[in-house]
Amino acid sequence: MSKLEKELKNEVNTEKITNFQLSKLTYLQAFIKENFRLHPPVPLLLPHMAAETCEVMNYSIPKNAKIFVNVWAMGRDAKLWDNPLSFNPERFIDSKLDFKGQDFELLPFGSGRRICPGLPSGIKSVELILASLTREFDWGLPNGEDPSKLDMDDKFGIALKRKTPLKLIFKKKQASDQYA
Ligand code: HEM
Repeated sequence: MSKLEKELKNEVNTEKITNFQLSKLTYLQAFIKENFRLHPPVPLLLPHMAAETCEVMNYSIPKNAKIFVNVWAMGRDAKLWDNPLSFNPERFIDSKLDFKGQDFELLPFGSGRRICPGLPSGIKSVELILASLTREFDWGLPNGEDPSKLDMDDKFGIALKRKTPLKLIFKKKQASDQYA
């Protein structure tokens, strides 16, 4: 059984998942952070503009220059992350690193005055959808495909997509498989 399923079975003992229960799901939260790191939904944020001429890491940024922040590349930077290309939610367990705009290595919602105002509702939706689908269904791939062989490349745009669309087969779980 996956770690996500195990955590849900231990922490959620009611039919509907509550906000309080979601806040206790540390592995689910780490899992979502790891997805945001490797596949940020808005890979270049929205265009920003330098209000003043300034220096950043020895680069001179002229006033009014249009700035794109490549959070996709930052999430894969070996100077910032151990084994950056490996999917490892454990890196966020026992770590204070969050995506609320204060930790510049992880900015899926941006930062500062133009940070995404939908962050609180957006993140709760992602948590609830992932928790509900994991708890209620067994996920499978067509024709017994090996999950480790899936093409995980991204397709770029304002919003990031999978290069190869994901086909999943959901099978409803027995109630006895959902509760500890
Ligand atoms: C997982 C869900 C979401 C992600 C990853 C996300 C990500 C982002 C990012 C990266 C930006 C640009 C920030 C920047 O350039 O610094 C942004 C801006 C924005 N987002 Fe979201 N967003 C999400 C959900 C939502 C939701 C649910 C809403 C509204 C209900 C929303 C409304 C907005 C608006 C209005 C802006 C423009 C803010 C501005 O330019 O001042 N977002 N979002």
